[in-house]
Amino acid sequence: MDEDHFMEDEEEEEEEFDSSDKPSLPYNALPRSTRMNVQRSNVCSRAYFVVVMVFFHVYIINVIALLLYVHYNNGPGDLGGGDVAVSDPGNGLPQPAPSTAELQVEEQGQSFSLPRIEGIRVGHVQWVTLVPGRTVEMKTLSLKPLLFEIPGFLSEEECRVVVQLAQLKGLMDSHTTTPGQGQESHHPLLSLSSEEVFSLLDLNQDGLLQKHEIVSHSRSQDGTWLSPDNLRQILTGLEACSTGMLTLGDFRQVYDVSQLPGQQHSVKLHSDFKKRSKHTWLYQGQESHHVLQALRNRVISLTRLPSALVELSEPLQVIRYEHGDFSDAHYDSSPSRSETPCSHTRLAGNTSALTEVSCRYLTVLFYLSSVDDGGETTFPVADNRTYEEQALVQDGVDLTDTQQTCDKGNLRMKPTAGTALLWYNHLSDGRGWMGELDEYSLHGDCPLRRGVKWVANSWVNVDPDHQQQARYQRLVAQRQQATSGIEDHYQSLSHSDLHQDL
Ligand SMILES: O=C(O)CCC(=O)C(=O)O
Ligand SMILES: [Fe+2]
Repeated sequence: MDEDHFMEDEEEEEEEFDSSDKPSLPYNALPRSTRMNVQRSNVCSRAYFVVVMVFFHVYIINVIALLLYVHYNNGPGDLGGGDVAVSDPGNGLPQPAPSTAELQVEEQGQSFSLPRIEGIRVGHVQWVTLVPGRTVEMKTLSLKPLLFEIPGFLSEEECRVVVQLAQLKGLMDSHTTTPGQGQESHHPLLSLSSEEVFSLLDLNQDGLLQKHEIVSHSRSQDGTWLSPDNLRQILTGLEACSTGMLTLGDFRQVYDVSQLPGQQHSVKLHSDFKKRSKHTWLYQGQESHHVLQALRNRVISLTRLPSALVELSEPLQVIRYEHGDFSDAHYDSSPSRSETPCSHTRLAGNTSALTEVSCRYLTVLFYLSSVDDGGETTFPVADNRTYEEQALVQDGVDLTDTQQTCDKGNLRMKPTAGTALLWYNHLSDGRGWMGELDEYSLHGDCPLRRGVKWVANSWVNVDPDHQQQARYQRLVAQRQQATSGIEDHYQSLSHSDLHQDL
C-alpha cells in the first residue's frame, strides 16, 4: 500500500542571464577605452533592462497566480482565516458559531458562503472545542480529498447509546447490487430488450413515445429505474426528432447507444457497485434523544456551517456490518448538474425533473465500535497526483472492488470507537459555495474479518444552486411559521423518503 502523501510540487525555473556577451567586432580591433564602453553599454543597455523587467514581472504574475490558485482551491475562508472552525494549538478557542443574524441574511439569499476547514498539510494537527471544556485534536489525513480525523469525537457512552437506539429502531438490509445473489440491481432493465423497454414506456400503447411518457415512467428516488445518463440520451434523441415523438426504430437507436459502456458516466461505479450491511435512520431533531441532538450540534461546531443547513440535512444513518460485510468504493454525493435536482430541495424547485440525486457537501463518519480485523474505511486515490477514472481498473486490478483490492488503496482508516472522520465530497466553487464533486473523495469499506462494526453517517446536504438552497430554506421557514412544530416540516419537506422508516 502506498501511504505516501505528497503535495503538489511547484517547479521554479531560474532564468540565467549571460553577462559575458562579447562585442561582435574582433576584440583586438578596438582600442582599450572603446572596449570598456561597449561592455558597459551591453550590461546597462535599455534592451537588457527591459528583458530583466519582463522576467521580473512574469515571475511576480506567476506568484500571484499560484496564490490565487491555492486560495480558490481551498475556498475563500482559507486566506481570510476568520471562518475556519478550529484554531492551531495555543491559539485559543475556535470562533463562535455563526449568529442567528448571519443565518437570516443567508436565508434571504443575499450572502451565501460555506466555511471550509483548512487542511494545511497532511499530518497537521488543530484543536477544536466541540462542547465547553472538551477540546479534541483534529488531524489532516489528506488534502485530496480534504479529510480529517477527530479521535474522541464521541464518548464510549454516546457510542453505546447510538448503537442501542439503532437496535431499538430495527435495521434493514442496505440497498445492495450483488448480481447473482438475488439482490436488486442498479440497472434492473439491462436484461430487457429495447422493444420491451419501449413497450413499458409507451403508456397509451400507441406505438409512439412522447416526452411525458418517458418522464412519468422514469422518475425515481434513487435513479435505479433508468439511469440519468440513459434518460438524457433518450431525451436528446427525442428532441432531435421533428415530430417530438419516438417510433420504436428511433428509440432503438438512442436506447441501444445509451447502453454502451462509455456512454454512461462512471459506468463501472454504477453498474457493478456492491455493498452488504444493515442500516437504519435516526432523526436528530428537537424531539429526539439528547445524545443525537448533541451530536448534531457538535457537527455544527466542527464544520462551522450555518446551523440551518445541518438541521435541514438527512437524519443520522447508522450502519451495522457483520462478518464479510463491505461496501465497494463510491461517492457519497453526486456530480453537480443543473438538470438533476437534489433530493433535499426538490420540493422547492421544478418537480417535473426526471431524477433526483443526493447532494452531500460533506460527510462526518462516526465510528461507534472498534474493529481488530478488516472493516477499514479506504480512500483508494487519496492524494494521488492525478485522478483518472480509467486508471481505477488496470491490469485486472479494480481499485473500486474493496473485496479484492482493499490493501492497494492509498489511505485506510481502522475503525476506533469514538473517532470521527470528516471529509468534503465537493470542492469549493471559488465563490464561497459548493463546487464540483471531488473525485478524490472516492471511498469504500473493506470486508469485516472479525467482530461487528458500527458506524454512523452524518451528511450535510447542500444544493450546488445556492438560490435553490435559499428557496428551500425559505419554504421550510414559511411552513414552520404556518404549522406548530418543526417535526411536521421535516416530515413533509425534508427527506420524506428517508423518514418513512423512522
Ligand atoms: O463504513 C465505512 O467505513 C464507510 C461507510 C460509507 O462510506 C457509507 O456508508 O457511505
Ligand atoms: Fe460513503
